[in-house]
Amino acid sequence: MGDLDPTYLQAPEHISAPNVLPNQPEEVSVIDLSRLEDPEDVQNVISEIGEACEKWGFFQVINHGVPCDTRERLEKTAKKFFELPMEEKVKVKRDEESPAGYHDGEHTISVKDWKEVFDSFLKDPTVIPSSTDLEDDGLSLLYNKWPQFPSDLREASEEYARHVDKLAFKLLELISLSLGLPKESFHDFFKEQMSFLRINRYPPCPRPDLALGIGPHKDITVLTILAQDEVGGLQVSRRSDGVWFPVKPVPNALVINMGNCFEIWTNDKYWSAEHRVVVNTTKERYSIPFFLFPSHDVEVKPLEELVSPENPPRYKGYNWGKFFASRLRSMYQKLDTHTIQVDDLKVIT
Ligand SMILES: O=C(O)CCC(=O)C(=O)O
Ligand SMILES: [Fe+2]
Repeated sequence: MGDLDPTYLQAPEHISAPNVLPNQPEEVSVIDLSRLEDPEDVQNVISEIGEACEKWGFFQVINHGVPCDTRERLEKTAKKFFELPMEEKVKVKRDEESPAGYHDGEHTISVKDWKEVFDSFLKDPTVIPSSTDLEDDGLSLLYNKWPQFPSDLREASEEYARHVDKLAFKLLELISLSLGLPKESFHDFFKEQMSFLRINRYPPCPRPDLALGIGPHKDITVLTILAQDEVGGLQVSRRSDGVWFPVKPVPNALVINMGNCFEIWTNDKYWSAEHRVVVNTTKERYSIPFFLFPSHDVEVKPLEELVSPENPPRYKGYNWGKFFASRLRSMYQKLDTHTIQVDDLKVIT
């Protein structure tokens, strides 16, 4: 039990245990999507999803259509990659030109996370604004640099991402219906989606009382589709009172986390849950989030259909591409600078 590099030190209130429930509350939904095959059950599924988005900001799905063997193959190839010596892994390190690739330790709100990651964009290339300047409408292309990466990891990532993206669209339709909107209301926001797949590896940590795998945060996404292994460590904060609880690993289930975009589009009807990952001294843990992001030109603001004189817009809109570009930029700045969060951009009017 040595001293921990101070860059990993969390504020004690981000770690302290007394406020954590021992188990996931019973009412948190695990929704079986094969029920959609029964026309009489479809409306129930839609209502359950709507309730989960409102009350918890997350739920789990089973029989979701992402084949188990596709996921297992990705886990296997990812493991093989992370086991490579560091000098091999850093050959595909992400850089300021493209965030795709390997990276050890991200900063969630200025503290270093106890993990290593591998990122790849769904679209290769992905279109992104060239600068953060609102006046500049120039665009750039981000590439996965796949030729430098292990080809088995490429194949497994691409196959898995294709399936998860399909699920994302199905969920968008169900969520849209749960809001009383036409099924395809959100589709136009994703013509040039900037989504990416991340593989997180959390190594055993000598001081889980001081560090976190990921510090408390809300995802900046539309939604996140997360595969987690059986080790556990993900915790979510309850909307009603902020109390933390562990998200139970369910075999072959996917965790669906609502992101900030939905909070804003629905003018706070739907919730984006704050979450974090605790680490342990003995077991490594893997998780694979797919971050669903809109196209660079999308203005994220409360949907007209969901606001009214009684429920005026609580957020000022922002341009998704510019926001993403400034996040990328702040990621490469010094540790003591604040990483830009969506809360910095949302103005309650
Ligand atoms: O590893 C997990 O369970 C959560 C990962 C996460 O929250 C993230 O990458 O944003
Ligand atoms: Fe997250």
